[in-house]
Amino acid sequence: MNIELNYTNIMDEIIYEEGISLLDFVNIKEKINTAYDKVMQKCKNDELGFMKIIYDDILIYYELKEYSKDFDNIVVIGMGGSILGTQAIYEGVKGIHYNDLNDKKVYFLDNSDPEKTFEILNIINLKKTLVFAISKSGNTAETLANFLIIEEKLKGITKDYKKNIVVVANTGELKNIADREGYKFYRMPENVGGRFSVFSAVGLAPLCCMDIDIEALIEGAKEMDKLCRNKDIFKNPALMNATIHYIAYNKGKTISVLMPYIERLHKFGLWYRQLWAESIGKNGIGQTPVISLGAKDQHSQLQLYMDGLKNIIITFITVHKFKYDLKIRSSNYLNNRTLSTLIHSEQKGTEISLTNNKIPNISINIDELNEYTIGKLIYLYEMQTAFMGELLEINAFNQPAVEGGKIITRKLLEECPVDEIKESKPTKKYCIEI
Ligand SMILES: O=P(O)(O)OC[C@H]1O[C@H](O)[C@H](O)[C@@H](O)[C@@H]1O
Repeated sequence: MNIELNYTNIMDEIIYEEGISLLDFVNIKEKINTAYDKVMQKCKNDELGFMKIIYDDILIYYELKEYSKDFDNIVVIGMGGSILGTQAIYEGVKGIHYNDLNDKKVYFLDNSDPEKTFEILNIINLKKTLVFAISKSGNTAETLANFLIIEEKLKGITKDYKKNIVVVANTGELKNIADREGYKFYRMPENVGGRFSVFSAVGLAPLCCMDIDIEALIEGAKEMDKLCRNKDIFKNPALMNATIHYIAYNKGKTISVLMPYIERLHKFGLWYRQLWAESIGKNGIGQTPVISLGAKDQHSQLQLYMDGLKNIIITFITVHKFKYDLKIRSSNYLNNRTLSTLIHSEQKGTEISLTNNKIPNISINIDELNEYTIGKLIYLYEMQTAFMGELLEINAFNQPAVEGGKIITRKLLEECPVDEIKESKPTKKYCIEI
């Protein structure tokens, strides 16, 4: 059960106009060492809480796990870093059809789409549902909106509604509501950024109620932490992968494609997308994360990756052992092959053709996808992001640019009469009405 990083087309001795070679590393040796030292110094200064929380006591969640056994459903309400990590781990371990295969149903309310909220509330018996409302700021509109709708419904169907609600918030309106109503609640350390918070109560509180082995999850993160505290780049996968992406970025690779060849890692891709975009998209700098799923997106995006702008670097994630497999009977080359052999061959074929086409690509190979290895994978990317921020000399831990849209939204909601917002069109902009 291990993660290894193979650098296809990266560590070759070839130096060519698109490639990356050892010489590129030698040229920035001091910069790499400085980036490593700065991350470790920030950790010592207690600025990087995500590197500390994996050593916190997790026994506090075992009472919640027992408590959750009385419920048939779990609903998690949150946005961004308050829900994407939990979804990535839940789906990464349990798969995408868990609800169809098990009595306990798990739903994620991660948007302000009225149809999604309505349909989930229509499926579940709210009285038998444990609801997690998660928001570090406690003021995220979508989270508050969904929570207030569910809270009102619960108040209408049971006087014991307080038993159905767990809040994870440090401050803001959600924390005030939890204090006023006396809801069960958990905090997260202030020095842990939202998109780095899945190993805090943000993820561990709901996950321990979803039959996820949070002990194995944290063990995986700790194992990866040992590797990432090694100054030798050739023994530190996060520092190495950050450096590869940094060198690639400086060679014009402004798009980072993550391409797992297993459906269970699609939500992990969405978590990575926020982590990478929001952490390094600063001051006119940024490497756009794109999520592709193998093998199916070979049929939708590979033409662009192979023959379009040479502005991408691709990371394949391959899982060697699937939970199940199926044999193919056929008169052609597929005969007596299994689906796992097919998808592994497709990944290898894509990797080799991209390499032949001088598209830099990296492989992360996971023996078996479970709590331990997804814990390693998530922590790997958290550390890679921290190192990348230092290499790019930007602050990887804030997101100042997202506030503008929220202020305008709030103004609209406060000032515009209800029915006008739907009609209001942004001026000076081409609109297509369908
Ligand atoms: O956890 P919350 O305070 O609700 O924030 C949820 C998300 O929304 C914010 O706008 C930020 O873009 C994200 O970094 C954050 O994870």
